[in-house]
Amino acid sequence: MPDITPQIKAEILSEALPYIQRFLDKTIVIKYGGNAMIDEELKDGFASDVVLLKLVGMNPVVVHGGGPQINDLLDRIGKKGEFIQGMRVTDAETMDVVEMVLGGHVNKEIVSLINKHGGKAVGLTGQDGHFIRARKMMLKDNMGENNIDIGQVGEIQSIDPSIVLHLDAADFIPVIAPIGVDATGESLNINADLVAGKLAEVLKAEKLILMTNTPGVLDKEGNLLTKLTARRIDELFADGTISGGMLPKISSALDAAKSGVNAVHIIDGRVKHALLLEVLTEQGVGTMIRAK
Ligand SMILES: Nc1ncnc2c1ncn2[C@@H]1O[C@H](COP(=O)(O)OP(=O)(O)O)[C@@H](O)[C@H]1O
Ligand SMILES: CC(=O)N[C@@H](CCC(=O)OP(=O)(O)O)C(=O)O
Repeated sequence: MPDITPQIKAEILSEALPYIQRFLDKTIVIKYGGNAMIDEELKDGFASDVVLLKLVGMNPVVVHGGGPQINDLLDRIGKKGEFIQGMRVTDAETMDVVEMVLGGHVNKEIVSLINKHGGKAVGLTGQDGHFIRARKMMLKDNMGENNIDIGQVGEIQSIDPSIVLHLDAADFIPVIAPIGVDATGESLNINADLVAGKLAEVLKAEKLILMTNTPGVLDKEGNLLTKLTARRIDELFADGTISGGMLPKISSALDAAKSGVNAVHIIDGRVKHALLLEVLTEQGVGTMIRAK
């Protein structure tokens, strides 16, 4: 780190004041993608940033992914992860792995890191109080004609915000794994971006921040697109610029923006303290998604 005088340090701290005032008591939904959980230092920095936001009076709500971590465990049991249109094909055995990795390992790791930094994190899946209700998702083939069955994958029907609101009010930090429950009580695997977007909508969040492993949304030449509107997103979908895991991410970001979430950002979670840069400084990092 370059030498910074105490005076400059004090000025940087003082520049955060307007942001702290603007976001006081506001809900910020943060999606922490599995691809941004690269190393211990980054994960630790993420957890300390979340605690800082809570202590200065905001309500951070964490939704995490864990796609690469699920793939690792599938590899170990000799099973290959398969995705169609950004969604994991989830048979019963894969669903067990998803519950172990998302509901167990990844969720508890984030909870314990936040707690280590002095926050009070509580881990949840949509099974808790049945707060994320879902039904089986069916995809359409390229012609839009035939259904593709991708197994135990959920499409969100409703999210009951009350557990999260109670936790926020009592100064806890909710950490949510993207697992939903259907009408029969069975668990369904849901893409974490979709959970984060819908949660931001039902909580009437001020901000939705999707942390991933690219500088933001890139055009075909690899240039960062700093602002995107619905119309431009349609073009990028149509010409194939957006693919894979970016498909559900952008759809969810756009739905959240259309439903009234003020600021929706896709940012590079591999940058140390990306969250603080996004919330507390003028530094615009990544891509901002707007309805118009
Ligand atoms: N136009 C695009 N700009 C940036 N990334 C894109 C684009 N199209 C597809 N992607 C892919 O989307 C990935 C991010 O989604 P995903 O792998 O699901 O990450 P996460 O685990 O953070 O949700 C990027 O690593 C990149 O490979
Ligand atoms: C249905 C579906 O695809 N579910 C995802 C859930 C985890 C996730 O979304 O993780 P990332 O945010 O790290 O990609 C999966 O099984 O990988």
